[in-house]
Amino acid sequence: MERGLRVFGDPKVELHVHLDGAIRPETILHFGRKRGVPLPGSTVDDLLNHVSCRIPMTLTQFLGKFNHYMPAIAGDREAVRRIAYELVETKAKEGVIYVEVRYSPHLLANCCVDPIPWGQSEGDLTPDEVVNLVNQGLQDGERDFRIKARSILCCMRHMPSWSPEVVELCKKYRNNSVVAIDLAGDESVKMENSSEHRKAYEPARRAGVSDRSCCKEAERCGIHRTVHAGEAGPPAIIKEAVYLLKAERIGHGYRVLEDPELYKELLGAKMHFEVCPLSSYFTGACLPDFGKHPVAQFRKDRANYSINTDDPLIFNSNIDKDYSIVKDYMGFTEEDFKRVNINAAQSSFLPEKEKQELLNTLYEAYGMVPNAS
Ligand SMILES: O=c1[nH]cnc2c1ncn2[C@@H]1O[C@H](CO)[C@@H](O)[C@H]1O
Repeated sequence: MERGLRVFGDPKVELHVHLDGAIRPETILHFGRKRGVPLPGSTVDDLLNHVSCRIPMTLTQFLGKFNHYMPAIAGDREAVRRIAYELVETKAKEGVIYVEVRYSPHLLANCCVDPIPWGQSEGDLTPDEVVNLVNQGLQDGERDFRIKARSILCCMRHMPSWSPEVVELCKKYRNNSVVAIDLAGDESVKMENSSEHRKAYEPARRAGVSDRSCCKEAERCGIHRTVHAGEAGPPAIIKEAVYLLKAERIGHGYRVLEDPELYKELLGAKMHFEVCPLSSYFTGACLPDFGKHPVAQFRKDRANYSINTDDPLIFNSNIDKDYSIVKDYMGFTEEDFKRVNINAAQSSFLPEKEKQELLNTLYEAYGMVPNAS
């Protein structure tokens, strides 16, 4: 069967990919033209020159890349639905059979969101409808490309006032594609000290909610939780994610190695780390020498982790690039990839029965159970 880009490690499970960091450049150009939204380039190469990373930068600089193209997509119903659909197609071609795709509904809306993102003028696409459209795109993709896709809704570190609605949307759509909540954004910026953060926090505080109570509410309602932590931020942010925000998985988490005691605890607890090798190079989260990448240590210690793309548009990448990095620089074998994907399936946010089905599919494909026939 023709599977496009597939090289090795199939079938795969991917747990950490941002919908808005995985848009096809052609799709951005299409909607930019259609909507008359200016873009920094008019061809794929041109656009990628501005949008994709060429050399390592900081997390803050990397996050600035979204400004170049999000105005062409946000606020447009057809665009939102299409990027979700196309992501499922891409993942199917990459040999991924289960993907959890994450995004901030607020960053794709242009109505009932304060402030309206990306300098858009007010329209009528609400965060709630964004979730609906993404769900439709994912479900159409599941049907057409025969893989499973679920979503994770992101709270943003710089916009705590959006978080209560993110929790509500997770509850509302829990039986409809949405499986978890995330906290994304820039953990390297000290939010407490910024007046913008305090201002953003005000409505939530007035309503008696905080990030902490949102996480508690998520936990109380049985909403699964993952948190970006220890990518650019210190181990203390990982501690906070695990003990305060009750994260069940950690996005990135590389800097856990700076706190051996915490690392030991999390190894013991089988905490899942969503590792994104190429991303960590470009965001400056890890040293440019892949031989010294934290995932080499995770592998040695048989930690629980997965290999993911994060933002393949911005890294001009696909999942095979990430698999190649750990294979070529760290000597990952086919056996390692099997373990990585089984760990990913076990730490997925699927309901138990579906998780077991996913695991059985992997065991069978990897020749780990006797063939029934
Ligand atoms: O590697 C990352 N670390 C932290 N935040 C990120 C990363 N990649 C993307 N986003 C942020 O998550 C939002 C929702 O998808 C994106 O808009 C971006 O701001």
